[in-house]
Amino acid sequence: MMAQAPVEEEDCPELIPIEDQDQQEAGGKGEVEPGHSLKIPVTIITGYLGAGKTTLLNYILTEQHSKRIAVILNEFGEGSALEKSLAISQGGELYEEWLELRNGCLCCSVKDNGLKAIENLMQKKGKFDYILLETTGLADPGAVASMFWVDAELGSDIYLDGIVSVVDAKYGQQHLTEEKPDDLINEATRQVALADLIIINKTDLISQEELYKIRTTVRSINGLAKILETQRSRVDLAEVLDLHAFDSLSGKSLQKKLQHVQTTHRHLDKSIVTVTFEIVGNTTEENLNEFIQNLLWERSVKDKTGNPMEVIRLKGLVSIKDRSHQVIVQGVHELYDLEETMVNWKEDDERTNRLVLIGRNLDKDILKEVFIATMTEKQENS
Ligand SMILES: Nc1nc2c(ncn2[C@@H]2O[C@H](COP(=O)(O)OP(=O)(O)OP(=O)(O)O)[C@@H](O)[C@H]2O)c(=O)[nH]1
Repeated sequence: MMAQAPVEEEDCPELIPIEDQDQQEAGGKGEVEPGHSLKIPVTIITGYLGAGKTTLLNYILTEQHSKRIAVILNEFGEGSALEKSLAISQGGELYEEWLELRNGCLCCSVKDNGLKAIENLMQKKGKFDYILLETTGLADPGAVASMFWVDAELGSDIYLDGIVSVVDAKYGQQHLTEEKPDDLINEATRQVALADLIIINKTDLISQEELYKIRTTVRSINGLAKILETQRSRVDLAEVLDLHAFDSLSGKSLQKKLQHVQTTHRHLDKSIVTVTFEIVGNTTEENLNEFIQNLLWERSVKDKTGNPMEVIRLKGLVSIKDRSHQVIVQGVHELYDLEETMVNWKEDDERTNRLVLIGRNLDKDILKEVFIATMTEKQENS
């Protein structure tokens, strides 16, 4: 899969080995297998059409910083992304090749979802230590995020660091409350629901009251993500990069974070909400898998009116019987993963399972009941 046109091989610049120290600074995952370099983080930038994704990427590409970032711009959307990236590239020529910019960043514009560009980029390993991938305004970032879990070969070189969603302060309210025919979830809402960081951009165009309103709507959908407010997508890079939203490094901070997440409330009848719950005790891996699979795969967990619960994002810290370390649960749509953290349960710690779910038709009490039922079921029998 990584094999690419051998003709260009000769033109390829010599690979520069990545120093360990660089990696530490870049917040790399730190998993070094013999003969392998460290994994490169990928941040997915999503957001509705015109929200300010390209503005954010261009800001990062032109700003002076010490990071060597590779940016993949998606040219969907009347070519606006392309036009702006061309403004940065010299000469205004179309390019699909990787372009090296003055501040050490690499940039490439693609037509598809960026997977090919990443494969292509990996041939330049050593020239960058971070990847930013912009999805098209109408894309479901969950599908892109899933690629990193499903594609084992890709997963050995890179890891998903986080999903950043840019929301248009002026039109976001409209995008997020728009009801879709056939009971579908609209893209804007899905993008906010999946995000680990939400940037409410274009705050110059709205009043304080409007800002409060959009912030409340965003929070009502996603109770977990951090929210930033910007003009021209100007953010501190440290707030966007190295979120470690999906890996076990987040173990300790996740525990603190999950304690403060609140269940949110609907702003529309069929809207997306965040539900949190905590159940004291131990579960087993088998029982936990059953709970998650019933929820995500079988769709057999239903709300009071008989509608299946629909989970877009799932996060949790759980206690597995006979395991001394805390375990993280991560889910995006129907994909999920259990990963042991570095954090030990202490002797006098109360063993608990804390879960956060973002989705539709979620009922906290029913979820708790089902979790408890699955948790005790097979332990009692064994
Ligand atoms: N007033 C105002 N305009 C902004 C701001 N940020 C971006 N814009 C403008 O909004 C328009 C859309 O910005 P883009 O960055 O292209 O948005 P995008 O999300 O990449 O758009 P698509 O690629 O079409 O999905 C551009 O004309 C920007 O100049 C802001 O903070 N305030």
